[in-house]
Amino acid sequence: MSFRPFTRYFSLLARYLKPQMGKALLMSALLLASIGLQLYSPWVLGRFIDTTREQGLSQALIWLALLFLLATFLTQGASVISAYLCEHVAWTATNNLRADLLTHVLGLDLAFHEDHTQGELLERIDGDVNDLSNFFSKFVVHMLFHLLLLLGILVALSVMDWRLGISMGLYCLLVIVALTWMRRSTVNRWVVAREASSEFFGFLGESLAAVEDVRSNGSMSYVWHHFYKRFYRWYTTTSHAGWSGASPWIVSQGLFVLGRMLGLVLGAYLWSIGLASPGTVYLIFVYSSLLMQPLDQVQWQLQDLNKSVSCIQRIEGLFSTHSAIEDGDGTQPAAGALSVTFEKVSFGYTEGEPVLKNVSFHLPAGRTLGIVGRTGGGKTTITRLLFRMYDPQVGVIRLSEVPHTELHLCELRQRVGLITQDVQLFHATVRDNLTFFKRDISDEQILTVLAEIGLSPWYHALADGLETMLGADGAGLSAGEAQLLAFARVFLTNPDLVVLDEASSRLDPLTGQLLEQGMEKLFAGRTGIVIAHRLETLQRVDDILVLEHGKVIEFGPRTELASDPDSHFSRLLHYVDGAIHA
Ligand SMILES: Nc1ncnc2c1ncn2[C@@H]1O[C@H](COP(=O)(O)OP(=O)(O)OP(=O)(O)O)[C@@H](O)[C@H]1O
Repeated sequence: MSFRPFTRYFSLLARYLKPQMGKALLMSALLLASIGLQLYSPWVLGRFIDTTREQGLSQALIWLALLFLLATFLTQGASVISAYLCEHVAWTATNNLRADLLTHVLGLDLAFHEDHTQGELLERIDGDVNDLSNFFSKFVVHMLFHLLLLLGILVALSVMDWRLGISMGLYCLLVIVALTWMRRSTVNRWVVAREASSEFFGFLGESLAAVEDVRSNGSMSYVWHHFYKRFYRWYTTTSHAGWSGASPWIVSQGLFVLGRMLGLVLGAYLWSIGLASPGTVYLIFVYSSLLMQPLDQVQWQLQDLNKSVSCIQRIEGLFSTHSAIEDGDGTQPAAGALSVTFEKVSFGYTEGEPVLKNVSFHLPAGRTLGIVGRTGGGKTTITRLLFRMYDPQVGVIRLSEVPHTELHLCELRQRVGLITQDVQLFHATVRDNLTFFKRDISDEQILTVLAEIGLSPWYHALADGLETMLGADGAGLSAGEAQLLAFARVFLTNPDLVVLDEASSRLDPLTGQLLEQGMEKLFAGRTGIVIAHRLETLQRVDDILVLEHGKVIEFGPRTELASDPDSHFSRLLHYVDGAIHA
C-alpha cells in the first residue's frame, strides 16, 4: 500500500489546519472524552444488571441509573459540540484552500486558460475542494477517535477474559484486511469520475456562455448531443465508482452480524462455565456491537480517502502548474508616459509556426502609434506580448528602456491599460464595473471621464446613477455602450501607456467620432497604441506601423507616410472606405 496519499494529505492538512489549531485540539479533546463515555455507559448498565440480581431494588440502583443518564447526556453534548467544531474547521479550511486555488489559477498564463474551459476550472476550484470538506474536518480526528475506541473496546474485553480480547482482535483484523483488499480499485475509478464531471461542467459553462450564438446558429441539437454524451459519461463513471465503493460496504454488513454473533456466543460460553455474570455477558454483547461503529467508520473514512485522494491529486496538479510568465524583480521605469521599444522580437503560439518575425520599432514616450495590417497579421499578438500574456521566444520589449520582464506584473498591468473589442462586464453596480471595486476613486473622477467619452447622457438616464446594477455580462447595454464603459474603466486607472485593440469597432460613426474627440484629451500625457481596421480611427495618431505576415513592412510618422504615394500606408488609404482587408 502506498503512503503517498497520506503524506499528501498531511501536508495539505498541516497547511490549512495550522491556523485553527486551537479549535482542532478542542475538537480532539471532546472526541476523546466521548470515547471514554461510550465505554463507560455500558459498564454502568452491566453493573446495574448485576446489582439488581444481587441486591434487588436498592439505593445503589438509583445512583447507577443517574450515572448512566449523566454519561449519556455528556456523550450527546460532546458529540454536538464536536460536530459544530468539525463543520467550522472544515468550512474555514476549505474556503482558504478555495481562495488560494483561485488566486493561483488567476495568476496562470493565458496559454493555460486557453487550454481549460471556465466550467472545468470552476469544477476544479469548487467541486474538488467541496469533496475535501470531510477530509479536512474529520479524517484524522475520526480515524484517531475510532482507532482509539477500537483499542479501548479490545482492552476492555481482554480485561474481562483474555480469550475474548484475542478472538475479537482477530475478528477485527479479518474485517480490516477484507475491506482494504476490496477497496483497492476504487481510487482510479474516482479519478476518472471527477475528470468526467469537470468535462461535463466545462462543456455546460461554455454552452451557457455562448447561448446567444448557439440559438442564432441553430446548433441546439449539437449542444444537446454533446450534453447527453458528457452527462452519460459522468453518470456512468460516477455510478461505477460508487458501486465499487458499495461492495465493501455490503460485505462489511455481513461481517458485522458475524461479530455480534461471536460476541454473544463467547459471552454465553463464559457464563456457562461460570466466568461471567449476566451483567458481564450484556457488557460483552454491547462491546462487540460497539466494535461495529469504529470498524464501519474506519471503512467509511478510508473510502472517503479514496475519493479525496483523487481530489488531492487534481488540486496538487493545479498548484504545481506554474505560469510560464515569471514575475519581474520590480525594476521601475521612469514615471510618466512610457516609451515602447521592440528589439528583434519573434514569437509563435506553437513551435515552428512564427506569428511575429523579427519585429523592431521604437515609439517615443507621449506619442501615439497606429498599427495596421491584414487579418491574422499579428497585430493583437503585439498587444498580448506588451501586456505579458505571453513572452517572446526571441528579442526584448522595453518600456522606457527597462525590459518589461523586469517590472512586477501588477505594476506592468497598472501602467499599461488595454481595451479590446471583447468587453467583460460584471453583474455589479456601474461604479464597481468602472472602478473594479476600488473605493478610492471619487464620483467626480468617474463623472469627468464619462463626460469626456460622451457617456453623460447615458449616465443621466440611469435610475440609480452609479449605484445602478448592470445585468450579467453587460445585459441591458448595447455593445457600443459596453465598449465606452471599458474605455472609462481603463482611463480611471490612469495608465502611462494605453493600448486599444479594435476598441471602437462596435461604435456607430457618430459615437466613434465623439469618442475620438474625448480620446485626444485622454491620450494627453500618455503613450498610445491603436490597432484598427477602420483607417479613419487612426486620423489622430502620430506614427504608423504596417504589419504583414508578422513582419514590419513600414514604420514612420503618419503624415509623412500618408503623403508618400509609394508607401504601403497611402496605398491602404486608397482602398474603398479605408477598409484594409478586401
Ligand atoms: N491563442 C492562440 N493560439 C494559437 N494561434 C493563435 C492564437 N491567437 C492568435 N493566433 C494566430 O496568430 C496569428 C496572428 O493573430 P493575431 O490575432 O495577432 O492577428 P491580428 O492581426 O490581430 O488579426 P485580426 O486583424 O483578425 O484581429 C493568426 O494566424 C492566429 O490564428
